[in-house]
Amino acid sequence: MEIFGPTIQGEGMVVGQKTMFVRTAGCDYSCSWCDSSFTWDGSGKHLIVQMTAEEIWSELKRLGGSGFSFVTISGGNPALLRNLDALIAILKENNIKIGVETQGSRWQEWLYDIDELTISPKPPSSGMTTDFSVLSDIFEKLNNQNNEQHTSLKIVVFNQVDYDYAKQVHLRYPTIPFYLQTGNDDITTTDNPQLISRLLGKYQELIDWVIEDEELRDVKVLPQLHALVWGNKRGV
Ligand SMILES: C[S@@+](CC[C@H](N)C(=O)[O-])C[C@H]1O[C@@H](n2cnc3c(N)ncnc32)[C@H](O)[C@@H]1O
Ligand SMILES: Nc1nc2[nH]cc(C(=O)O)c2c(=O)[nH]1
Ligand code: SF4
Ligand SMILES: [Mg+2]
Repeated sequence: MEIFGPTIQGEGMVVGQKTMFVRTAGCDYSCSWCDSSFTWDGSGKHLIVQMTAEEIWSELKRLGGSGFSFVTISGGNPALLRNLDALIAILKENNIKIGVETQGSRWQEWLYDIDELTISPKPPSSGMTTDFSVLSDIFEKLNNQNNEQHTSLKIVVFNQVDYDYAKQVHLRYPTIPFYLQTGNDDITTTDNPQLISRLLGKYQELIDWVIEDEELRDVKVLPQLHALVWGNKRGV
């Protein structure tokens, strides 16, 4: 649905990493606050292009030249697409490191081949319900693989109920590197100074909760860095 970059990864375990993005269409969720809802709510239908893996690779090179070594695949939910294996094979052949963003609701065999895999289960404010049997199954598969791959959990927090949910997830999977991310509750504004100051306030609030919480120790707290730099701009 979108191919863009080079930019920086604004979220999670490899925040700051120079990367290209490939964004797939379609999601099995419909989060109330989704900042990429055009991938699944019909509003971005005209942007959907069926592409072969070779065509995606050509477009990445057209945009990024030889100036990138990392590609992040997001969506929508990229884990809906079994055939992404062909793209992943091409990226590997070309020594490109691969990141994936998914919510942990679906398994694909190619998840074994992702260098930096972010699993982002959704808290109550999203309106979605986590199927913990699917999530546990994903972690079990990845754990048995035991290779060079890195997996992390990243949970977006909008309120205290979300925070409690995030803690429960962390306690369930204590060995998975755990990230909390500030929720953006104004995903349409173009008033960047106002949005940025609001998001920084929310980030500060989330940090304060963690500082005061003796039960939550091994955690990293991050904002969406791209939102602080570019606001709600798409394709960055
Ligand atoms: C758009 S999603 C696409 C990948 C996948 N469907 C998922 O949710 O993980 C990419 C990341 O953006 C996060 N996200 C979406 N809307 C957000 C918002 N309003 N504020 C903060 N993070 C948001 C998601 O939680 C997810 O971690
Ligand atoms: N710069 C930048 N970083 C991101 N990290 C996750 C993103 C996403 O939408 O999945 C994203 C995005 O859209 N842009
Ligand atoms: S799972 Fe991801 S892409 Fe799907 S609706 Fe939620 S935030 Fe948006
Ligand atoms: Mg995004």
